[in-house]
Amino acid sequence: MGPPPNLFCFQSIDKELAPNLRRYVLDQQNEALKRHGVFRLAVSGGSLPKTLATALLAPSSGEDDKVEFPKWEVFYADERCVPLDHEDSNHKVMKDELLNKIPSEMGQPKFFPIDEKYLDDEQEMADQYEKVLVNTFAARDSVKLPLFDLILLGCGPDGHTCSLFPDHPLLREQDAWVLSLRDSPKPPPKRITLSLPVVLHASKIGFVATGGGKQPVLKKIFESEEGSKLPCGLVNAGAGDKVSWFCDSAALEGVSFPRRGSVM
Ligand SMILES: O=C1O[C@H](COP(=O)(O)O)[C@@H](O)[C@H](O)[C@H]1O
Repeated sequence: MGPPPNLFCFQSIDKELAPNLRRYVLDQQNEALKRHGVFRLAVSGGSLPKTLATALLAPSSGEDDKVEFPKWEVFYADERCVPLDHEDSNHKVMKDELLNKIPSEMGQPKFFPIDEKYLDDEQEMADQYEKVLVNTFAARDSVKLPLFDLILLGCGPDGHTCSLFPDHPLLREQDAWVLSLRDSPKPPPKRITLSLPVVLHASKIGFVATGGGKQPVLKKIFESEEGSKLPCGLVNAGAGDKVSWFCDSAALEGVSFPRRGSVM
C-alpha cells in the first residue's frame, strides 16, 4: 500500500480549508519557481474550481503568499468532449469560477484547454492533448512521463478521479499519457483524461473532497480493502505521502483514518 496520504480535515471550507489549500498550492508554486521558473499544474473540474478560487483569490499576506499567475501553466487532469462554452466543460467551470475573476493586476495563468477541432473524435482529442504535453514537458522519447509540479484532483461519489472510473479498463493503461473514453458512467460519456501513471508521477497530488455526499466513499477509500482499489484509492496506494487530502468535517464524519493538523 505504501505510506499513507496526508489527510487534513477542516470545519469550514471558506475559513479553514481554503486558506490551507492556498498555503499548500503556494508552497508547490514557490518550490517549482525555484526549480525551473514555471509552475506546471493540472486541475480537475467538478466542485474543485470553486474551492480553488476561494483559496487563490484571497488577499496576499506577504511575499511567500503571492499567487504568481503569469508563471503558471495550467492543464486539465480531465475534460469532457464538449464545446468550451458548454455547461459540462471543465474549462468553462474553471473560467467562470476562477479565470474571469482574477483581478487584472494579478495577471493571467497560461491555460491549456482542449482543441474544439477534435470534438467529434475523442481518441484524436486525447492524442492532440498528449502532443500539447509532449511540447511542454519534452519529447516523448526523452522523458518517460510528464512531471507536473502539482495535480489537483476531485473525488466522485463512486471513487472516480480525473475521468478514471472504478473497474474501467483505462486504469490498466501504462503507456499513453492521455486517454479517451466514450463510456463514462457519469455524463457526458465522451471524455479525455490523464492516465494513472501520469497522475502518480506528479511531484505532489492534492485531493479536495467536501460535503456529506462524499462521506460514504471516503470511508470506503480510507478504511477498506475494496476502497483501496477504487481510482482514488489507487492514487493513495501508488503515490503515498506525495498525496494530500483536503476535506471538510462533513465529508469525513465517522472516518477514523489518522488526520493531520493544518498545513500552516
Ligand atoms: O466528472 C468529474 O467528476 C470529478 C469529481 O467531481 P465532483 O463534482 O464530485 O467534485 C471531477 O474531479 C472531474 O474533473 C470531473 O470531470
